[in-house]
Amino acid sequence: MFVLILLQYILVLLVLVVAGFAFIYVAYIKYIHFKFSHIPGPKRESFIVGHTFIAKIVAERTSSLAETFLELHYKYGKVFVVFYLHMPFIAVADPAVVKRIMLDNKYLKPASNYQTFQSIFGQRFMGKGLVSETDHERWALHRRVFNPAFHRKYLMELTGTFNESADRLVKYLSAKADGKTEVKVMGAFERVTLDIICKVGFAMEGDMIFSDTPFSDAIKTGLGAMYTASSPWIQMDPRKEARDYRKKVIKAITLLRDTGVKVITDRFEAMKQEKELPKDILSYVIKSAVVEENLSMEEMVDHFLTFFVAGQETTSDLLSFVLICLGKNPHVLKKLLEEVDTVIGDKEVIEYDDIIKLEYMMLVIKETLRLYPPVTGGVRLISEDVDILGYKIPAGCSLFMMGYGMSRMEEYFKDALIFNPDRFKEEDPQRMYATFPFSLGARSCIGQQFALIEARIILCKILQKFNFQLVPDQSFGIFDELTIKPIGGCANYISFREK
Ligand code: HEM
Repeated sequence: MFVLILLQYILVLLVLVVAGFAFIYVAYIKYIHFKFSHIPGPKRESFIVGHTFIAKIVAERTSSLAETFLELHYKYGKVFVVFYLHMPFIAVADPAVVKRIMLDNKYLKPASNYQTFQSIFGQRFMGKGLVSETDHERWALHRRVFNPAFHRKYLMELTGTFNESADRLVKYLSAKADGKTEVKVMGAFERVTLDIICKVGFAMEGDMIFSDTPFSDAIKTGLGAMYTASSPWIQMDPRKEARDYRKKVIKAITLLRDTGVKVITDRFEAMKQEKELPKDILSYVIKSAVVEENLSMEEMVDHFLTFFVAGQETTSDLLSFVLICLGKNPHVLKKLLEEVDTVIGDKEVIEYDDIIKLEYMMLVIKETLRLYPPVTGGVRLISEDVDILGYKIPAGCSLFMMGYGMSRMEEYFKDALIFNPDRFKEEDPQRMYATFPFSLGARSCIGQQFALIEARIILCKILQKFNFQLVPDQSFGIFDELTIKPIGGCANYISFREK
């Protein structure tokens, strides 16, 4: 009898505790909603989930948040708020605000936005690599170590390796160049950009273009999971399918990190034995990173993975969108081909001195990055209450700078939706705060020169050899998977050029 009464008491107590927590949670959400009620924005579809369209876009991958945010801007203005669960995101489309926030180091990257970069399902992924480190001091120390290895001067010496991978891409596409096979070129670009990071970054053996390796499969799984795992539901879903998926991701990340440990340990050994080191980025940094700055193996592996994640799909997305823009604008393609034929001709090894002469190609790349920046904006944590275009933004929330959106606004770019590389002929310092594909300020892309050398060598090689004709009935819309991608995969019919 006594036990029964005790159990009843415990049950009542439990119900009260749960109800108490529920009450506090609901009161907290109400308070958050109230706190941001002065900022315009669409009506929330759900009290708990917030704006459900965000979760839907993440889950379905048939549309893009960047595009949706642009539509919201037209309805709600230059500052608006959306909620993912109880978390508010303030979107801003104003170059002056971008300049003020992105150039000020007191506004850090918000840790909450980089959680799935650091670890996925409890498994360390990119950890505290350059992209995901949110502590400014620690980040600055690591960035100092890597800066010289990504400098143009050093990369210029590695163009031979870029050429070799690009040559194998040409061989890979040649097998499909019958003029009638539909080729999703985005997949081929993903292969070559992975191959290039393997070789230029870490002199890793093995081919990533012709074969799917456990490493390349694991990279794909890891990249996909960074986006998927941001959903709390995917993290907790008890069903077998979800549990199996989590196991698969953890296994893939373990393989990637183990590979990193092996590559770095082998190089360290080679250095100790005073063997000749391969010419790559790892050789350049390993001495200062491990010996002078005392970076641990764990931190080095964080950086190893970071370069794959940050450098692979961004560059393959850029190349896919270049081909799409060229396919849709034959007059631009014609002018670019004339330049490639004149400057490069049949040259087989393309040097840095060659690519800097390709002025029109650089304009084409800049204009593509304006319309299709693979990373669609920058996000910063607001450390104190600030006034943004007349709205008081409370400390502690994330401000999202709409790079994709502003790049497409008539207010900042005349005939904004027209692909016109010539608009970049004239320098305009103000424009850089409305279109900033490599981000801005201290946390801007360390791999910008790497990507631009890589993209130009690949473009030269494929334009020397092939005609590309876009498959007409594919979707040219975009979807998000951390970076934006063409839904149709940049499908082309490829044939050999007759000169
Ligand atoms: C077209 C190609 C590329 C684009 C558009 C691009 C864009 C960006 C952007 C927007 C950021 C800032 C990310 C953030 O705010 O979290 C970034 C950072 C970074 N990118 Fe790139 N990227 C490209 C290629 C590369 C390549 C090829 C590499 C390396 C091989 C690379 C390595 C990095 C790293 C390490 C960071 C973090 C920098 C730091 O905070 O110190 N990126 N990139």
